[in-house]
Amino acid sequence: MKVAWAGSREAFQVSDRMAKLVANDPVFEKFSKPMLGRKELFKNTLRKAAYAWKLINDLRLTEEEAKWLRHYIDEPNYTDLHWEMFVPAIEGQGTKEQKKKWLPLAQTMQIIGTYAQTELGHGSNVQGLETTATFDRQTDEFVMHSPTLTSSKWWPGGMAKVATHAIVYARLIIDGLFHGVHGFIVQLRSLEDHSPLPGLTLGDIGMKFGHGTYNTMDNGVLRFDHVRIPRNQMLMRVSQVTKEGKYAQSDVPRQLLYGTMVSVRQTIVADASKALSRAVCIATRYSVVRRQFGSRNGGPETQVIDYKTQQSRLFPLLASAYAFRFVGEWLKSLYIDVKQRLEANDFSTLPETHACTAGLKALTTAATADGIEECRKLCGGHGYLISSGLPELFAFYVPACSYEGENVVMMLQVARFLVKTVSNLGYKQPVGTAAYLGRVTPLLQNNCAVQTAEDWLNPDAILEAFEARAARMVIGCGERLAMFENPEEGFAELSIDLVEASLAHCQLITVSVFIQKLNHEIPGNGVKRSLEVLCYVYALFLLHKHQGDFLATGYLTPKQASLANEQLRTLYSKVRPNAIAFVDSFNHMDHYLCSVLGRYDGNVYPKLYEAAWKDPLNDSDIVDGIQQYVQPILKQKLHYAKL
Ligand SMILES: CCCCCCCCCCCCCCC/C=C/C(=O)SCCNC(=O)CCNC(=O)[C@H](O)C(C)(C)COP(=O)(O)OP(=O)(O)OC[C@H]1O[C@@H](n2cnc3c(N)ncnc32)[C@H](O)[C@@H]1OP(=O)(O)O
Ligand SMILES: Cc1cc2nc3c(=O)[nH]c(=O)nc-3n(C[C@H](O)[C@H](O)[C@H](O)COP(=O)(O)OP(=O)(O)OC[C@H]3O[C@@H](n4cnc5c(N)ncnc54)[C@H](O)[C@@H]3O)c2cc1C
Repeated sequence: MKVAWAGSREAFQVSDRMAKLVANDPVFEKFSKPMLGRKELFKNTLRKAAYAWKLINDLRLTEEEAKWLRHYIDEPNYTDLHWEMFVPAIEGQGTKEQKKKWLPLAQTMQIIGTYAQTELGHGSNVQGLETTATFDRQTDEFVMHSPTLTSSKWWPGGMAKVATHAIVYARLIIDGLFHGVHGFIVQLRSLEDHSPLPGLTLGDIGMKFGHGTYNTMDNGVLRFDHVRIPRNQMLMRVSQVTKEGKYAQSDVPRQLLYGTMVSVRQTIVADASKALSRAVCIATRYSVVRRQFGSRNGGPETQVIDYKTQQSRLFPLLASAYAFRFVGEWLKSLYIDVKQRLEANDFSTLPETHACTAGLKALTTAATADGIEECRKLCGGHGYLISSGLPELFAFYVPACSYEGENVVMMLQVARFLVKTVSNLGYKQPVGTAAYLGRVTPLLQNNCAVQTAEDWLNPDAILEAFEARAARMVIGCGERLAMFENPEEGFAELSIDLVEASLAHCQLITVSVFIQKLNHEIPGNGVKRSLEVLCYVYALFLLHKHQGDFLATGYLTPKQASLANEQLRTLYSKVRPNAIAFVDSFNHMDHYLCSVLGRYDGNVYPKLYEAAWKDPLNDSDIVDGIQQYVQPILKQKLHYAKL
């Protein structure tokens, strides 16, 4: 199962080796993080990032190993932006010459970069950005400027204190004409003494949600006061500006300017299963240790995992972790394929890839953030302790619903893709993840054939139900949209239904990828049978949760929906015997989990007790403030004694 989770034996070995490397090195200790103030926290992160870079070089780690190393260090920092956004932006949007100049510097970290797109006034609406890059023909330069307060760059990670360079997105202006938003490589700091370059105002935007998690990152604010950069620092793969000031667009579609976001959204989907599996591992192990009620004849009480209600909240999350792991793996292969095509100037699969990355990013991050919080509740009161590992994990994870494309905004992008696909149905056969929309007639006409609860243990029945629900919702939106004279007005008016249809489409992708995975790639029959159970749990849980959609579209009868639910409950008892094995297969080490409740050895209570005594408040019996503020109250003569 560990191999199935990791994707291959080699992938397992690489991640396992890196997990152990981090766990066994005292530099990467992280239990004390919540006690540190902001400055100490930040410095501590800088120290770890520097040490990690040394390890990467000394041990000659591969790119894959370096990624896992950074992952297990488990602290957001400037290197995330450098490797996940700055480097890919140059790779995807730079010309050959630009790549030749900038990539070696970035890949050896002689420069450190960030991705400065979002502004105080605009994040989602990229075309609404206000920073300007005005071409000056006399000097062959662009003048970068922040004309308003709302044009201040706001949020870029690593920018406040570390990054020496940034890809800055700004409106290109030539001779007073606006040519849309483009990316520019801008140096922010001196490579000698690290001070901000003249004309730049740089700072940190302030503390964020949670304590020891995202506050390790220096998210920054940046303002330009007529800062000049050479013309060749505009990323020019998509469009070019000549030294005469001529603006030209190559054959490459403009959307490639958004390519870095496609790349990171793919990574975010791949990472959702890491965060969710981490929470599920903690909650499952603790649910086996924790006992409440049900003692008979003085025997032990019931393990809380044996309560049906606990199972109905926990096991769908366990199944979702596996579903997200497999859909992340699948999306990665789709992305690798599109990347190769883009390099060869084949842009045909970009719209579908954009829709998949945007939609799956929204689906997986929302479910993961909610899932982590549910796991916290599944651990009862102890889940609220920082030492459970869950509050900090939630605080760290939840911004994924907003960054890299706010989730609703992303679902609306999926909706645009689906509406376009449907309106082209007469003359263009949909392919890939939208292929089912090419079979609308049977999907709209045929109804579900299930007659017993066992009938739901059939991948074809499940797949058809999800296809029919998505097709009916998408086609329904398409028909209603056609009634509007102005399509944009119609889109805005129907946006709630469109987001729901997009979710149905994305859930269909996750379910069908899970089924596909079972059909082709599972080593060993025992593993396959166990994963089949999780696959059914995932699909039938979604069916139960969204049964309103399935019923309203008329594909299912209420009886068939309740048979699905009956089957789901039966499946929980099949998950129970393997629950611990399922979470052990994630191969999460205690260091990574950073949770007293999720310890591998189950030794929860002594360790909880021990952890409590490490709190600084327990350094002494009488702490600072008691004599000054509490004793006087205790010793005062009460005026209101009679009351
Ligand atoms: C325990 C472990 C857990 C680990 C979790 C962490 C993971 C670690 C990952 C790496 C670390 C990274 C840290 C995160 C740091 C965060 C960084 C950021 O947030 S950077 C900023 C991100 N900003 C956004 O995402 C902005 C969102 N907005 C947009 O993308 C666009 O403005 C828009 C798509 C919403 C609208 O675009 P616009 O041009 O205004 O309008 P249209 O809708 O008309 O689009 C035109 C046309 O283009 C197509 N399109 C849009 N986007 C893309 C794209 N990316 N690729 C391809 N095509 C695209 C769109 O569909 C339209 O097509 P058309 O055919 O014309 O209909
Ligand atoms: C931790 C973190 C790290 C970040 N790192 C970076 C970084 O490194 N670089 C960078 O450039 N940016 C970064 N960002 C910024 C991030 O990309 C934006 O916050 C994100 O894109 C969302 O945009 P917004 O803040 O403008 O949200 P808004 O768009 O203002 O969203 C507010 C609300 O409006 C709704 N809404 C917006 N538009 C529509 C619409 N068309 N239809 C319906 N509803 C709509 C949204 O659904 C949401 O509910 C980071 C953000 C965070 C939280």
